[in-house]
Amino acid sequence: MREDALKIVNETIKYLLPDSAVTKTLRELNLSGNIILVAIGKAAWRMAKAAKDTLGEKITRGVVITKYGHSEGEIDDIEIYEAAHPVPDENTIRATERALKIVQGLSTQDTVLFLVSGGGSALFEKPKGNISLQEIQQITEKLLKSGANIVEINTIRKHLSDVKGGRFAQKVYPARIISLVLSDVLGDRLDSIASGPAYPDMTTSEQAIDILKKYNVVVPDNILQEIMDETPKELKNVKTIIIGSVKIACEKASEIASKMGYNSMILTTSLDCEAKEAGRFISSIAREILSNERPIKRPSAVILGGETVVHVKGSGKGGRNQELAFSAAIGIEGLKNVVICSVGTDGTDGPTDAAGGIVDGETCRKIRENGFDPEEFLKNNDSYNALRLANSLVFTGPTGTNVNDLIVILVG
Ligand SMILES: Nc1ncnc2c1ncn2[C@@H]1O[C@H](COP(=O)(O)OP(=O)(O)O)[C@@H](O)[C@H]1O
Ligand SMILES: O=C(O)[C@@H](CO)OP(=O)(O)O
Ligand SMILES: [Mg+2]
Repeated sequence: MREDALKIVNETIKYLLPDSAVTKTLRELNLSGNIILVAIGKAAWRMAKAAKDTLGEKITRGVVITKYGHSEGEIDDIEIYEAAHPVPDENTIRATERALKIVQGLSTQDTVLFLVSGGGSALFEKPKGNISLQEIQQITEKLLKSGANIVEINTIRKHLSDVKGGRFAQKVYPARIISLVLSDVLGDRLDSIASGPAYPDMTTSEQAIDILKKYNVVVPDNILQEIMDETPKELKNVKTIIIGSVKIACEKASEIASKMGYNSMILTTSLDCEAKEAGRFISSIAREILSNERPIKRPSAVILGGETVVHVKGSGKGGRNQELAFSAAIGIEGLKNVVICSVGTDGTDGPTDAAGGIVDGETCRKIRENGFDPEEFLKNNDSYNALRLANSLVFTGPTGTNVNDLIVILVG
């Protein structure tokens, strides 16, 4: 069953690679005139390559800004940059300056093709006013570890930035912007995906101040002033199309599981609680199927999608998916015929090289055999090392797509 779970996950990720989605959409749009490409996010390189292959000479120039290790070579007429994620660095600033340069002085005859995927917030940044990159880095670090969800984190990011929250679209005006978006924010909140550089911001300065207070993030007055300068709430020159999402991922995973002979169901596509609590809850679903054949008869495949959060308190290594899978392993210890797999569809879960974890009733036994107590690893947010001990890490490498996290529960 481990192989089945990995097959479902890998085939779903393959289906979600942005190349085909970008090509299909561009063919339908049938764009004409002078097109300038800007692509940001973890999937930016693949999306840009697919766009250039489809539109050819129509794209006269472009910039790709993706995460270190996520570009795959040259693309004609397109400048490729790599920068840091999830916290921006100097390369983010330099690459963004180049992107802003190539969209200067455009007319109504020009189109900016904006390819957006998750990770874009860290990769596309120009600090607002007199805010420094170091200040942006410090605030982002604190928020990422605070347990704040991505909508909250991006509410702050938008109010500290000169390109987020619709401000990029304002700089491009009067040219039009067509955004193709790979959604990695639950509920497909377009003003949150990559902090919505070309989308009207639905969040407010007041909400940003409240979030800083909620997570005890103290900022100096100069930054508070910048935050009070409200982001644009409407934009005249943008058209936005979602070309991939966690909902599409879960539907595909369920279809693949059914074809493999499992009774398959989607439980949710908006899982967003603390990762370790989600893991406990998911282990209870597996136990319920094993003992009472519900909510679905065996052989069962239960699919969940979403993006949990981790309130990192320990000094260990891990990611949302690894922590969720490991917490589930504790809840299914000793059970037979159960496999639970949780991966980040972008292929990198947390600041690690793993995409997630795959566990069964033996996982914890293997950790105990090595003389360790699984609970200690969980307390220290050290799921990476716990799962490594039990040979239960999933590695995919950067996948080129990014539509949140996918969880598969198989009960044979
Ligand atoms: N030791 C850890 N254990 C579990 N989660 C962690 C750990 N360290 C960081 N994280 C979580 O990893 C998240 C960043 O992971 P990443 O996969 O880069 O996010 P995304 O895929 O959304 O860009 C942070 O928000 C943080 O909550
Ligand atoms: O860039 C971002 O703002 C978020 C959401 O799109 O992506 P990630 O969580 O992968 O950093
Ligand atoms: Mg990730």
